[in-house]
Amino acid sequence: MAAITRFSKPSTISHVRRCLYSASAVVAESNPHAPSPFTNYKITRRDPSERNVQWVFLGSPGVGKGTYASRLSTLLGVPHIATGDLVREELASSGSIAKQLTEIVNQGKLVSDEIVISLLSKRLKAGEAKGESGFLLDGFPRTINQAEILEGIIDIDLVVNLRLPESVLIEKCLGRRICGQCGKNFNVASINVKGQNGSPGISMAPLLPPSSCMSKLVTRSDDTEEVVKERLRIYNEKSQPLEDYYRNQGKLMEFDLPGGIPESWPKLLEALNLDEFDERQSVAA
Ligand SMILES: Nc1ncnc2c1ncn2[C@@H]1O[C@H](COP(=O)(O)OP(=O)(O)O)[C@@H](O)[C@H]1O
Repeated sequence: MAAITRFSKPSTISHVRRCLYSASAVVAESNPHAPSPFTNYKITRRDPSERNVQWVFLGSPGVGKGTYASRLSTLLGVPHIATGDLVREELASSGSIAKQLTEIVNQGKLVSDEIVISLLSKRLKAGEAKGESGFLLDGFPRTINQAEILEGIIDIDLVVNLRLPESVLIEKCLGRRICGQCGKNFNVASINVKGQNGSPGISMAPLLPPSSCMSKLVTRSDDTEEVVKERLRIYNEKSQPLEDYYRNQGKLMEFDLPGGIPESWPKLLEALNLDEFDERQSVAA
């Protein structure tokens, strides 16, 4: 059985319903000597009842943070903000830092806090201008330093830590494909890992694209075996300490994925106390 900690703190259905958005971020006066872009990005902390959810997704590369955060973002009506996507958008641009970033990302290393925070603050400001409410953060924070900077400017209600065995993570990363045209993510890996030392086995069917995307599939340049292993090493070194950081704050919800999306999604909703919310949304649709 998957180990699920049922979360009963702020993420209840009533909390989600109560979450009314009020734009909270304002850009402070420009200061050319500011050490970090967030220093200029002042946010008024709002009571959770006056805004939408502000959650963080933690988990190793390939665990499925993007998949589950994206589904929850549709369900809850909050933006899914993935710093990996922001970095890749920057790579695809002709901006001055693109070349420097390509090298770092293709080695599986972390981009500097300054760059990633600048990209995130730009994204948050653009969302604010559009009247966005709350967020699901995926891929940020990735270090204790980033977590401390984030804590200095905004409240995080809940941190969802998704977990899978390392052998599954590597297979999943190597099977990842993106449609070069529509940008959707797929996975061609068929995973069947036997249970060991009392831990359950895991099976995941491939997530295949429709025929219209089939000939346009591309693999991320950082999804080679060597780079994936380096990203996992860096995750264990730099990002795993975040688990204790948020556990000590009573915000961490651990979730061992029991399998692919069909098995994991209902259980994740249950752990988040969102299962009834999902049913009501489906009936209303
Ligand atoms: N918070 C962050 N801090 C530093 N680098 C980041 C951050 N988020 C993303 N990146 C960079 O973007 C790359 C891709 O990120 P992401 O798509 O989240 O990949 P994954 O979770 O599969 O490793 C990372 O390997 C890293 O170079």
